[in-house]
Amino acid sequence: MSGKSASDYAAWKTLEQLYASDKARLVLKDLFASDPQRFAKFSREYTDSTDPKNTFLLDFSKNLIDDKVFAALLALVKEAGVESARDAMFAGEHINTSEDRAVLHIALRDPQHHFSLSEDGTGDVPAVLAHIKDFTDKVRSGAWTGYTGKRITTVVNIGIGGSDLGPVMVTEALKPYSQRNLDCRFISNIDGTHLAETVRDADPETTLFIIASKTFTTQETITNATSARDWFLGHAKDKAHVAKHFVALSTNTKAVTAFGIAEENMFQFWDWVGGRYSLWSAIGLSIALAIGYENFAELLAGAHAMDRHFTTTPLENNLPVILATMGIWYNDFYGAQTHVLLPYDQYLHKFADYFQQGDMESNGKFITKQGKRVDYQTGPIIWGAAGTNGQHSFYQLLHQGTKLVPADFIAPATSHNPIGGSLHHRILLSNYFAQPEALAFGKSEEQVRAEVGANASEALVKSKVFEGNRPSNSILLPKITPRSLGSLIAMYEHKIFVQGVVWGINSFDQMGVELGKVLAKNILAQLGAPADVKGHDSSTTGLIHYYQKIRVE
Ligand SMILES: O=P(O)(O)OC[C@H]1O[C@H](O)[C@H](O)[C@@H](O)[C@@H]1O
Repeated sequence: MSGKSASDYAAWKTLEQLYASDKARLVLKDLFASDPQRFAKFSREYTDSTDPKNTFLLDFSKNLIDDKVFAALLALVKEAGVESARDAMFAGEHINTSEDRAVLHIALRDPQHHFSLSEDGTGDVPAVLAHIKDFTDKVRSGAWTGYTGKRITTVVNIGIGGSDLGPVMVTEALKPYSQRNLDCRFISNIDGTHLAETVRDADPETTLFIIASKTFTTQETITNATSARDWFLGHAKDKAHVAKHFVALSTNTKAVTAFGIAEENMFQFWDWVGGRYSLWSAIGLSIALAIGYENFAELLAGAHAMDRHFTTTPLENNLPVILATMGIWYNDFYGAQTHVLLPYDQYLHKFADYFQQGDMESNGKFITKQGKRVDYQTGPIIWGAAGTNGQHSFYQLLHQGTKLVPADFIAPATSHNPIGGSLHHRILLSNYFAQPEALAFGKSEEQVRAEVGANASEALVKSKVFEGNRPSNSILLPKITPRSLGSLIAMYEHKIFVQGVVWGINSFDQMGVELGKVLAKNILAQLGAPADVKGHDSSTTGLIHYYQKIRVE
């Protein structure tokens, strides 16, 4: 870590100059026309040395770059010390400086268990994995039964943020691998509706609750867990039955046992696992229950293979590094505010939701590790939806809006559901190929005129023009499997890491979520009567008073 700000780097200044001098030249139509080798030059194949089937392609040729820009972006990564920061993370150094913690989610997915920093608990990873396997096998086989001796048919994970989004996204993504007689559900929102609707048709005799909370103090999760226990005891009556229906995933043994969950029904993890990086830990229990331990292990193995790629591949061929640099180019030089994730796979419909937390909670920060306010942009707004749905709603803006929205298109070559002899999938993929092409190359006025004829109004002609030159990455995988998904997620995790290092921020704390929590606690105590509402601005006071007037409880 150099202690410099990103904008102090020589490579940053080079990029500023290149942007100013070459922007007008960086036109995809011309760049492709002048270089028949452009695709070969700006695409990379990822290979997993332990599984040849886990190979996929990143095509970044449809970005507004040339050799000079790409070289300067890689020079920036070098100058920012990304390689030494990466090595520090893998060595277990406390790179989460504000919380004085190591960042070792990578240790959770290393099958050789190279990490044995026993003072941090990394040495205990195999034992927790064995616990997950044992429990998962018992529940899935029916050996673990509820209080009346019936097998478990419904699993309800109660957690929020990192204790929810990863398990939700992965269980959705890997549905083809799930055991169909085990229904996995999720409760996160404090809104009582989420709990009520999730347990409405559940049978307390066959429902298992997983209370997932790193801290075990999160208001939403503890309130939902307590109400779920009340719902359960309303049927089961005897507190002794809780042991068969409630397990916990946490770092906080004291709070878990105080809640009434026995220590043997607690799956441990550690403070060096960040919430938004925790699906690889005990937080992944619902994933293992849904898809089986062997598939969960494959997910971990896929992520580990990407860790190896990240640590051993030269920067110019390193997929997370390449994705990070493309993002920095638009975010910091072109002024793009957002980045859209567009998986052309229905199973990945929660992918963008997951990386909203992964990216925005990691890199949505204006203070550097040295405590200086940045004078450049940090993390982008992440959003997205599964294709082709977005094409019929927000793609209009992507194609003809006034904003630059860099996009990642992600698709599997083979579907798990080859309906109609794969007709659906071929249509889906034709859109996956067509959209980046349309964004990049657009449709010229001449083309429009030729189509609409001489009698068309000028306004109509102009409205049909696509300017093009809108950048995207395309990621093409053979199939969404536990292993390829593990690699894909880890690739994005490391992309976020690289960007955080370049921007000089701490990607592993989340101070920005605290203020709202404190204010809400204070307001909760004032909701009773108008006279209790004190210490707020007139808007907040007025809103609370109006609520007190109209509520019916
Ligand atoms: O797992 P928990 O301790 O319950 O935390 C759940 C979530 O809440 C916090 O407010 C953080 O912003 C998230 O990073 C975290 O994942």
